[in-house]
Amino acid sequence: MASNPHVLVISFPVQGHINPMLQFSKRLASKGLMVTLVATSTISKSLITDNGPVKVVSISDGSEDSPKQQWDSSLNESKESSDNESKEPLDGSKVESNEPSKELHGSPDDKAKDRWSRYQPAVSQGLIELIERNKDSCNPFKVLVYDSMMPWCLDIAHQQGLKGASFFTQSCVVSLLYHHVYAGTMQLPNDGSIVSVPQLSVPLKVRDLPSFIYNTGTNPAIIKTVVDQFSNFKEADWLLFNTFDKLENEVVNWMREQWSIKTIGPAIPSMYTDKRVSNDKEASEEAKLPVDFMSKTPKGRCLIVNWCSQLQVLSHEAVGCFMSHCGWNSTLEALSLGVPVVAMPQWTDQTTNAKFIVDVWQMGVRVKVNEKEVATREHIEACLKEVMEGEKRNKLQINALKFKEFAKVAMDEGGSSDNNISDFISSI
Ligand SMILES: O=c1ccn([C@@H]2O[C@H](COP(=O)(O)OP(=O)(O)O[C@H]3O[C@H](CO)[C@@H](O)[C@H](O)[C@H]3O)[C@@H](O)[C@H]2O)c(=O)[nH]1
Repeated sequence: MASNPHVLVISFPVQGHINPMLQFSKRLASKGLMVTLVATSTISKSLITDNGPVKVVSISDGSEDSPKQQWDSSLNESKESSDNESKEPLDGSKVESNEPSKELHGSPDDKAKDRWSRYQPAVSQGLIELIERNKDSCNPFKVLVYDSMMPWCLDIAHQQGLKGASFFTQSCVVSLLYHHVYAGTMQLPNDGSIVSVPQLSVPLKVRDLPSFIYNTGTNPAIIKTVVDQFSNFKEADWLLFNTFDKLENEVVNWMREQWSIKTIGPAIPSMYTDKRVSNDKEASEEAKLPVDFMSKTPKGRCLIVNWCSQLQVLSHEAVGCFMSHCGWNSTLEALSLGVPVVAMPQWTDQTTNAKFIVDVWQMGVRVKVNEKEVATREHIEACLKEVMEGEKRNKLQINALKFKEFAKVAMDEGGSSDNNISDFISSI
C-alpha cells in the first residue's frame, strides 16, 4: 500500500514565520500527511520538542559559533537603525523626513548580510544532505514547503526531484505591493499623496505601504530579501498564503486570476478556530523586553511576563483590546479571536496591516505619532479609551466578531482555506 506523501517544511528563522509554518504542518499532519519540519540551529533550541505528529529535525545554519537568537537580534538592530535612517523610496522618488540623517558606523545591515551569507550555504548543504539521506527511507520527501523569503530553496527542491511550495507569511496585500516593487510597476508620489495601486480600491498613502518600500535607508539586505520573494515565484509548484478569502477578497481574487495561489489561513492552532486538530494548542516564544522596563513600570498596575501564549491571553473573556505591533500573525490572531486592536506599527508590513485593521476591517484604532514619529502616552491613552469605553467600541467589537466567524468558517470543513489545503494535498 502506498504511504501518505511526506512533506518537508522549512521556515525563515524568526518566530513570526516559524509559528504559521508549524501550524500549517500540523494541519497537513491532521489530514494524514507525514510532515518533517526543519529547525535550523539558531532556532532549534527554542522550538518545543513535542509537536505532535510533526517530526522536527535540526540542521546547521552556520551559526554554531555565534550567540543564540542571532537572527532576532540582527533584525532588531536593523529596525533600530531603520528608525534613524534616511528615507529614500525604492522607486527613487522622495519622501519628506523631519529627522536629521545619521552617519552609521558598522551598520547592522552588514551584520545581517554577514549572517545571511553564512546561513544560505550552510542551510542549502544541510537541506540537500537531509533530502538525500531520506531518499533511501520507506517514505522519501515529495514536496518542500519553503518560506517565500528563501526562494533559493525552490532550486534545491527541483534539483532533488521534489515539488516546491512557496509559503508567504505576510498578507496578500503586502505581497502584492512587494511584487509591484519587484516588477518595477510602483510609482510613489513625491508629495505624499495617494499611491496608485490599480488592484486595490482602498486608497493607500505612502506611509501606509510596508516601511521597506518608502524607507530603504540602511536595510538593503532585508529589503532585497522581501523583494526577492518574487524572483522565481512563477516556477514554484504552489503559492500558499497565510490569509483567508473573506479577509482580502479583492486582492485574493486578482492574484488568483494571475497566479495559482492558495489561501490556507489563518494558520493558528486549531483550538482557536475550527477545533478539528487535536492537541493543537501551543505556539512558543521568549518575549524580550528592554532591561529596565520592569523597574520603570509601576507595581500592581500591570502584569509583565517573560513569555505567555498570546493566543491564550487573547482568547480570555476579560481581554477588551489588544495593543499590537501588527505583525501579520498577531493581526490574524486578533481577527480570529474577535479582539479589537490598538495598532502601534513599527516597521516592515506592520504599517500596512495597521491601515487595514483601522480602515478596511474597521476593528481597531491607530496610535498617532508626533512630528518626531514618537507615540506619546497621551495618544496611547486616548486610543485605549476609544477602544475600551468610547462610542466606537460597539462597532469595533461587532466587526472583530464578524471576522472571528469568517476565520472559523474558512478553516472548518468545506471552508475556503480548508478546501485549498485539501486541493494542495490531493495535487501532491
Ligand atoms: O509572548 C509572546 C510573543 C509572541 N507570541 C507569538 O509569536 C507570534 C508573533 O508573530 P507576529 O505577530 O507576526 O510578529 P513578529 O514575530 O514580529 O513577525 C515578523 O514576521 C511576520 C510574518 O512575516 C511579520 O508580519 C512581522 O511584521 C514580523 O515582525 C504570534 O504568533 C504570537 O502569538 C506569543 O505567543 N507569545
